[in-house]
Amino acid sequence: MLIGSSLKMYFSHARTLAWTREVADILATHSAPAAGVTAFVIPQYPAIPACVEIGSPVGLAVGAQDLATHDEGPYTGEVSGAVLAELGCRFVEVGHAERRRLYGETDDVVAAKVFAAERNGLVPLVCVGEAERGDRAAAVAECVRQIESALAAARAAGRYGEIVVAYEPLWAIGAPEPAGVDHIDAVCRALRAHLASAPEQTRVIYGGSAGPGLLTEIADAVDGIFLGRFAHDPRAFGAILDEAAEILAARQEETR
Ligand SMILES: O=C(CO)COP(=O)(O)O
Repeated sequence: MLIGSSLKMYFSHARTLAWTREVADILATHSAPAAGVTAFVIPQYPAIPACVEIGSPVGLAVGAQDLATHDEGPYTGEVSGAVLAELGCRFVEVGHAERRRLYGETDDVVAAKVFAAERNGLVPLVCVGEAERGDRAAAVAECVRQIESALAAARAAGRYGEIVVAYEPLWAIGAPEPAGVDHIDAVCRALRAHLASAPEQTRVIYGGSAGPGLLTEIADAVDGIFLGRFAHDPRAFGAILDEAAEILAARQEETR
C-alpha cells in the first residue's frame, strides 16, 4: 500500500524539512511500514536531497513533482530524471492536473515524461482524471484513454516498468471534500480491471482532497492514497498510516 503526499508549492523550505522530519519520526515507531505500507513525500525540487537524507533511515520514499522529457542537454530550467534518480528519488509525478492546466502539458508530453521516468529507473505516478463531475462510465473511459496515451511512448520503446496510476478527478482537486466513496470505488475498480492485463506492474491510488478517514472507506478498491492539503498537519499523515496499518492487520487476520 502506498501513502504519500505532494507538498506542491505550499511550504517554505524550512517547513518542508520540519514536516518531513515529523513524518519520519512518526514512521520510525509505526507498525505500517512492517505491515507493507510505503510512505512517500514529494517536496519541491531543492528539498529533495534533504528529504532523502531524513527519509531513508525510516523508509520514507521521496518523489519529484515533475521531470524533463530529455535526460541531458540544452533545456534551461528543466530537471532531468537522471538527476532525480541520482539524488535518490524513487517516484516522479507525471501529468498532474495542475501541470496540464497551468503549464500546457499535452498527452504527448506526458507520454514522453513517463518514458523518461522509466528510462531512469523512477516509478512514474501517472496522474489521470476526468474534468467534470458526472457519469462514472465516462470518467473511466477518459482515464483509460489518458493511461493508454501516457504509457504509449515507453511501451513503444519496450519499457514496461512499475507504474502507479493516481486517479485524481480534476473537480475533486483543491475542493472542500473528496469525490464520493461510490464514485472512487467504481472508477478505481474499473481502472484496476483495465490494468490487470497490462504488461507493467501497476497500482492505482486515489487523490483529490483526500484526508483522514477516506482510506478506510475505499481500501478494497485502491492500493493507496495520494494526499495534498489535508496532510499538511503531519498528525493527519500519521492518522492515515494508522488506518492503513489497521486495514492490513484486518486482512492478515482474514487470511489466517
Ligand atoms: O492534487 C492532489 C495531490 O496530487 C490533491 O491535492 P488536494 O488534496 O490538496 O486537493
